[in-house]
Amino acid sequence: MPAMELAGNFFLVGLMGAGKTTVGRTLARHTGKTFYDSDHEIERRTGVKITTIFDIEGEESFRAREKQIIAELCQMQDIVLATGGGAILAPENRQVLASHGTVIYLRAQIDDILARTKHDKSRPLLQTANPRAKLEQLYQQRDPLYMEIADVVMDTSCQNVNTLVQRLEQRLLTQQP
Ligand SMILES: Nc1ncnc2c1ncn2[C@@H]1O[C@H](COP(=O)(O)OP(=O)(O)O)[C@@H](O)[C@H]1O
Ligand SMILES: O=C(O)C1=C[C@@H](OP(=O)(O)O)[C@@H](O)[C@H](O)C1
Ligand SMILES: [Mg+2]
Repeated sequence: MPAMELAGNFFLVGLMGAGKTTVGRTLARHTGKTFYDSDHEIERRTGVKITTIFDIEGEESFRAREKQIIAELCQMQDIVLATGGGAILAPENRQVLASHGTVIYLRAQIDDILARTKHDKSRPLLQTANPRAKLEQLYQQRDPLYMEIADVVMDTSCQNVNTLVQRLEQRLLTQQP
């Protein structure tokens, strides 16, 4: 069965740098669904970058914006949504994601994440003296929350995004009702 026949919404969760935005965009293209990214949506609506929101308003205000956007996007049909890594912190977000689509947890190795985000300044939580320690702490805190709502857990150590998405589509086909 071609991937085009995959029904419903797909929501990607996982740590920063796991590949949610990249994999989500490719999955949407393959399945003919509309792609959204909650961070991009926040940036589009506010007209500023995520880093600026963290700098000026702080993380709490960012989380409030994120919650609003996720609640709205989850009402849509046939979308692929890449969430931000911390979206699952709010119980309301976990509930709305779990009940409106198939949740895909992209589970990445810390070493891979560090390599992928090394030169990137767009993630405020990683602008620290010790990003490895920060990622380890986030993993401890968040892995149980990702697992709580995941329908599919996907290892992302595969370095070829197209191959990764093909494997993911095979997994999703086996989940269809
Ligand atoms: N499977 C992969 N293998 C190698 N690089 C990847 C993979 N997935 C994503 N990347 C790269 O890692 C970086 C972070 O990916 P991104 O999609 O922004 O992650 P997220 O949205 O989860 O934070 C990007 O530069 C992207 O090209
Ligand atoms: O993990 C987090 O708390 C965050 C992840 C980021 O998204 P990505 O996971 O797409 O990098 C972005 O929402 C913000 O910087 C906070
Ligand atoms: Mg992203």
